[in-house]
Amino acid sequence: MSFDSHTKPSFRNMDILISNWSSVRSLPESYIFPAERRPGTHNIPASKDIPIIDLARINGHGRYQVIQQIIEACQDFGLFQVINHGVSRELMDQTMALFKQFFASPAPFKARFYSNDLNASCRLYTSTLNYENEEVHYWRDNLTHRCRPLEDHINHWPDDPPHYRKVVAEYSIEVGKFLSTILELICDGLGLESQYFEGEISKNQLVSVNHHIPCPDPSLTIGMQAHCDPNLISMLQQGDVCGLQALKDGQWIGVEPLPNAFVVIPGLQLRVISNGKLASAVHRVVTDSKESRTTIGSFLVPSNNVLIRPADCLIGSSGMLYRGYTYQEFFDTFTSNNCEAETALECFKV
Ligand SMILES: O=C(O)CCC(=O)C(=O)O
Ligand SMILES: [Fe+2]
Repeated sequence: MSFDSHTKPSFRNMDILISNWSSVRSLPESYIFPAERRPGTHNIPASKDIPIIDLARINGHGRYQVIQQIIEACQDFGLFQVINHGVSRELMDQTMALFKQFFASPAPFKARFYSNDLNASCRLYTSTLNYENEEVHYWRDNLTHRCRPLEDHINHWPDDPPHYRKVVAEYSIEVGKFLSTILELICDGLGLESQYFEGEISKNQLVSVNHHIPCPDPSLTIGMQAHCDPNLISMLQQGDVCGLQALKDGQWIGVEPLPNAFVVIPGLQLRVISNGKLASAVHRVVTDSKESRTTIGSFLVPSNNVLIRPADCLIGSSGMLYRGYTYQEFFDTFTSNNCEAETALECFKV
């Protein structure tokens, strides 16, 4: 895969974005996966087992219990939901409405943001960054904003409606604080020195919006392939349409879209730092035949030169499960392995 050529399709080519399609009666051939890569049973009911953790309890006697719940959820599921996370419902709804409006806006406006440059402050693309070379396309558009430092990026984000930048900036700050709180609790729970996750290791933040239009046949295609997130930690505002599934004991389980909750998914870097103690759920997105689905992911990502390795206090008698590497080294391995994070991580196993 190559990210060297930063193609800028002309307005004419903007019909590669599924959000620019007005009506789709049958699934185009280029979205039909071979049988072995189809989702199988795609409409799986939401699992009631995925832990829902109430963050309102962290300022007092409940803190220890919350930490235990988070660590157990990371071990058992590699993902969990959080309620009372501190981000207001109003800000969540306002941000979601702006992103839906963005994907519904005219193709020439969206074309301004089309890019497959990983360093772009704002990039809009469809399927994967490898659209031109992939055999089958995924049923999704994505708009990713770089968020830190805000002043370097914000002026490149969409500016229509005029309050877009202000609202998305506030959202990114609030969810950034939320992710830092979760990292602090994980830090305590693992017994790492305080501030372990501060600074370069969580320096970059992305707000990544996925949009899927209704799909004529969800059994033949997929919104996002099964993957682990390559970063330090991820969270998701799911909206109100089902689609996210996580792999648990070899079975896909549905992650319920709860209106007030955030889904938290430890990234693979947390698996490495915890020396395999914390899991990072394999997850995928199936499509819906009736409704559009828009979700807001937020990721904390290490800076390129930071050294990632199992924390000394977690190495124990079985030794280091992974060798140390710079995040840049991991990310290069990730992109050259077709963006399969778990395959990339194999290269760093001891
Ligand atoms: O949109 C979703 O439900 C999941 C998104 C996701 O897994 C990702 O962006 O890495
Ligand atoms: Fe993901």
